[in-house]
Amino acid sequence: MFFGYMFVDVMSPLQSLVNTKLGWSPEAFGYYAGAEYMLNVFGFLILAGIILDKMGVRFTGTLSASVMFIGACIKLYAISSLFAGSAFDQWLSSWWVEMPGSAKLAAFGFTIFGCGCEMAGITVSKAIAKWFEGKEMALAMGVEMAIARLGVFAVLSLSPRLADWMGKNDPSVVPPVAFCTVLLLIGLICYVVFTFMDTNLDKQLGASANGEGEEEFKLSDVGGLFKSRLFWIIALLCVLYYSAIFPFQRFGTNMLQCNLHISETQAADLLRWFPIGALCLTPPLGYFLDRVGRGATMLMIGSLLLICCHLIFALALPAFPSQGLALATIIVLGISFSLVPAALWPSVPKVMDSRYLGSAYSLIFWVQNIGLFGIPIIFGAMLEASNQGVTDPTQYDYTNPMLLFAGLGIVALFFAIWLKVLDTRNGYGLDKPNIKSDNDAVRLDGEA
Ligand SMILES: NCCCC[C@H](N)C(=O)NCC(=O)O
Repeated sequence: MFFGYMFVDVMSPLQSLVNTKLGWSPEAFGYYAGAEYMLNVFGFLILAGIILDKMGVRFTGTLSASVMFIGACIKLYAISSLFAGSAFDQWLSSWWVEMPGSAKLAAFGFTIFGCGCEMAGITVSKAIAKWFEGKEMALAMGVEMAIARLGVFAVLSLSPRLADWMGKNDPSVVPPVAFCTVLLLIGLICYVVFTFMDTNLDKQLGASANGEGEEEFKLSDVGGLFKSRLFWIIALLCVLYYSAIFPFQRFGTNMLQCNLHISETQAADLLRWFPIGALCLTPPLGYFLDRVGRGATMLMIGSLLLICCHLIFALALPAFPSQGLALATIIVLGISFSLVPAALWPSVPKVMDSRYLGSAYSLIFWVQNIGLFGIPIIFGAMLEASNQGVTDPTQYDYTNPMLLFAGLGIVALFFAIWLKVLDTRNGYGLDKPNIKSDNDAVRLDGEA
């Protein structure tokens, strides 16, 4: 996940470079960013969850890491000089001309990568639930997410510098993307090593061949999930919250550059503190959740902080362009980004049965991916509409698109409050500690 998250954001700090070097407009960049989730939205994630529940974590993890690597290679080719000016490039550029050929092919590669990355995300969550059931599961998930955030921090730091590899006068998008593609191959090898460890665990536990529990997964379980109110509240909270987080990560560098009138590298250096806040706090919050609980409360506080931060970016930063204010807001947003993921993902095994946990995660990811796919496109279009006639990509006005993020946070807060009310009323155990809650949490089977 470390290398996967690096690849996801490798182009995020290079928005103005891809604009000048590859000719991608903000709208084209928005389409490219949303492409990561396209096939997932059109059903691949649902299939991925079924594959996971049927085939187990070893097969699905190896498959997903391979798919990520293949997608990365396609994207690397799309932005390389091998592709530029080729007959394929000319043909791809000849239709839907707002989207250059390189952007179309890179978006296609990113779509393939995105299928692998999200499939890997649900596989890792299920693997952690399997390895840490009844133990420090939230801490383990927190550490996994912290490692992923470290990847974002690393790539925001490295990407602009790797782009200057050939000298500051001739920056290029290719070195950072090539570097992260090689890392994905290393990640695939690491997962293959893990499959041997997981086989050993199964031998120790005397579990079935694919490592899942005795109860068989049934396709009807997926239908049951859709009928659950609890599932929908968690999924909608997830999509609204994350739609104001990951797309922000992609556009944040340019937003800071435009508001603070600083270079791309300086802006990326500021933004990288966002995943660092999350990196430092997610594991301790997971530890707290395992022992003390308060998951539902953490979801509410995290959503509230998100709203405050995006309102500051939208309204206060353009009026008071201070790097101190930007940094403080980024750190608070990082705290929010620890509270919600630390509480959200370990809550799922508390309320859903392990035999369809893969499908539960995949359906939540699926709903989330609809937002992650659509919001960057809407955001890019709003940015373009708010900046008619602005040709310099460092002079954009980000007020309206940032208000969109704040609006998403407000609706997310509503769902977090609803979840807290239901938890208090029905005793799902979301506010209870993980380690002790196994016996008294009400699972979805009980609710439906
Ligand atoms: N590709 C980056 C987005 C990952 C989305 C993924 N479905 C997810 O929500 N992961 C959990 C997290 O908090 O990162």
